[in-house]
Amino acid sequence: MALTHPFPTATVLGYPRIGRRRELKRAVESFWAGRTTADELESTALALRRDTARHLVSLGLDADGGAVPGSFSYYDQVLDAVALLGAVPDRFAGLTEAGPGGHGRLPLAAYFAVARGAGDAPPLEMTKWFDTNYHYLVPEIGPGTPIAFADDRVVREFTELARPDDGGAPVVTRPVLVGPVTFLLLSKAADGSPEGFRPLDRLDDVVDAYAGVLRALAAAGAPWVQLDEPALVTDLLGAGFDEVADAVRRAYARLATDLAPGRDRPAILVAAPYGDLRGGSGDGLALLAGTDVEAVAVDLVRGSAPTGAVPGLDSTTLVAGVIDGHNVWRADLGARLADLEGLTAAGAGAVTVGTSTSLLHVPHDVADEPRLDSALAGWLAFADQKVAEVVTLATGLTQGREAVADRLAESAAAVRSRAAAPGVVVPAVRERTAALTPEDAERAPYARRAAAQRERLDLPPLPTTTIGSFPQTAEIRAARAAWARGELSDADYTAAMRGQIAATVALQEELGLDVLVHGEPERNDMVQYFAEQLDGFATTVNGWVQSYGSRCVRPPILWGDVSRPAPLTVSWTAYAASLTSKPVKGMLTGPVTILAWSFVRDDLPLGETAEQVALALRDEVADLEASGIGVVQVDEPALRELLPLRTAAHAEYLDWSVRSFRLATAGADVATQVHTHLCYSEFGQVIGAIDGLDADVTSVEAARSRMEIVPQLADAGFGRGIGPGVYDIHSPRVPSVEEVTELVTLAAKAIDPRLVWVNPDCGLKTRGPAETRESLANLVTATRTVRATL
Ligand code: MET
Ligand SMILES: [Zn+2]
Repeated sequence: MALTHPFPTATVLGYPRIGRRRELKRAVESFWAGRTTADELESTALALRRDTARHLVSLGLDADGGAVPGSFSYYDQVLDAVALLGAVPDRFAGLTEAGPGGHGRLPLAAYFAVARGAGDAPPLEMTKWFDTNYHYLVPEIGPGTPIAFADDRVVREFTELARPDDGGAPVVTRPVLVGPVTFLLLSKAADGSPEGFRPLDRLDDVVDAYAGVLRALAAAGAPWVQLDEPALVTDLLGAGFDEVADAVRRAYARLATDLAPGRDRPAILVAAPYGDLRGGSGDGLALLAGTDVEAVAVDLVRGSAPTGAVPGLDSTTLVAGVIDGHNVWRADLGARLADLEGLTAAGAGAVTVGTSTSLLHVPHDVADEPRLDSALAGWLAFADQKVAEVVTLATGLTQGREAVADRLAESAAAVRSRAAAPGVVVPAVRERTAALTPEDAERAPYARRAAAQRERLDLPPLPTTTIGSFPQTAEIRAARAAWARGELSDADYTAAMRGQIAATVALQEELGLDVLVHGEPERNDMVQYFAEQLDGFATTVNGWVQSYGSRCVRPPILWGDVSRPAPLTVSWTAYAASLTSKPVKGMLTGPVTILAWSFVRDDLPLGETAEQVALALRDEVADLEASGIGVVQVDEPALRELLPLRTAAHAEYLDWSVRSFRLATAGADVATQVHTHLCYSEFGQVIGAIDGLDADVTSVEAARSRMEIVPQLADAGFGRGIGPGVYDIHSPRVPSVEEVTELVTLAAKAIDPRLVWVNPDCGLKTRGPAETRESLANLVTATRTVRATL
């Protein structure tokens, strides 16, 4: 197929859209608060898109030909596809207005209403995007959901940059859309859909609408469009390879074959980020090569490079994702260039350079980190550095190594300096993990532990507790901010936090809870708090990445061997315990969750890093015990999140993740009660692992699914303490006594009531003090009612 526009030699699959100083977050939130109008928000966003596109050109991407991705979103790219298609659930239908062709288009306020809820209409559900900590909104598709080319925002955004009216330089971008197959595989069947209906049944309608979008983009002059199809790299979306392959063939026959490139549509890049296109039960690369799309982007960080000729690839450009879009390390450019050179074996029509994923998952710029250790800074590449790396590799590939010799040398020097730097490999840490034996991960049998704990703790049936955090009030946040600015002394800060702890302990005693907590007032974040105190981690100042909507996080950077220079939590917990005769539960974040919410090192297997973190926590557990604490909770909310996208990799992951939890906790005395807590998910795939953690008590999110997890655990033979959440902490609504009574009764019927604990779904840090008090009071009253019937 003759191409008018060859694919650019260097590109990235997407770029952060929140702005270097979170300008978009601020603009969106001030629109939500009614302080600015939709027009003002639109003009801030336009300015941001222009700055971003021109900035990418200044970093070396071509200004024309579609090298710069058009990957902006006000909230979420999956929601954008919902808006593009007008595929709005009935409960929001009243908010749409007529768009092109008279289809229902969402004005900005309505777009945000779908994301955040409006009045009685709950928002779309939110869930994690592949194996990242980014959350997307789950489309609801039924047989009657409207699907058409309803909103031409993507076309307008292209035109605004290609033909700018601000007198600035034009940039011909490459619009980025979620691909039709992935869109439907990420959707759930709308409520009321007939038995057996699956969103993928609507593929032809979605593809028709996309055909309309592609025509409009071609008419506007877009040389390339990018359709993201990461559904091709996962086994976790409930469709087998053959079904996905069939959908891909149908979709791209219609989009790529039936529409004439250059006339009816732009040239098409299909991107398959986040994993191995060739790691499932079929070869996704051969599948895509067999379609008429002009280019395919593969993730060569997570995925494997083809070792021989791929049929059909000779007429396709292979966009080799050799720069990691999902982590922050500077690449070894010489090695990556060798990888690119090795790709000739695949027999692609052309090979160009890209990132493995969108750069959405990394911060903007290492140069923006004034407080980072300068050696560490030299080993890192955030989004801007990664763009430069891609450009360097493309130059090396097209002009030869000599053309970039100095940059290859610099990169090699950075890699060498990192490997040899103090703290990266700490012999004492390595010796300790090397000496571990299987017994280090084993506790005494549960029956013995349970007896010893019964005697020590003397708890009533259906013991009540909370998950750890109490409301993070404005007062607490203000104290921490003042302390960080140096305006509050260490002593005054400690006194302020102790005051909070005392109030929280008093509240729990007054309410009559059985196992108390200190309330976690001193924690900014359940991972960052630990990362700030452990050796081997660094934290950033401006390293924000989007978590969902306007919510951003600053993941710590785990760069070296991990150890614990001093106790992390003991003084706070011991202080709480000194105020009450009831048991106080110590609170730790587990190794898997600490890794999941940090940037992890790429020079050590994750399982080994997890062991190091686990041993640091094990020492903390010992120190808590030594200070008299008899209950310790190790939270693992991210256990499910790190589950590999390919089922073939599950066993190995579950093995090291479960082992790291056990290493953290197995040093505990038989009479010390070990709790764990999990939330955020369908636990189906990790039920066995939950059992494998061997915790004495496991609390899980369950209120919204009405205790669904309890029979699942019972069926799996789970025989230790279980606290299914009876109160949904994601909403300010106070659960009634009747409601909680019903849920507790349900749990006590599904499983031996002697195993049942009563607790909320998760921590209370985002809740207000008044609703927290009322909800917990109802929880205790309901528990007493059920206890009386036992
Ligand atoms: C996301 S799980 C949170 C657990 C933590 N202990 C808390 O209560 O906040
Ligand atoms: Zn939780």
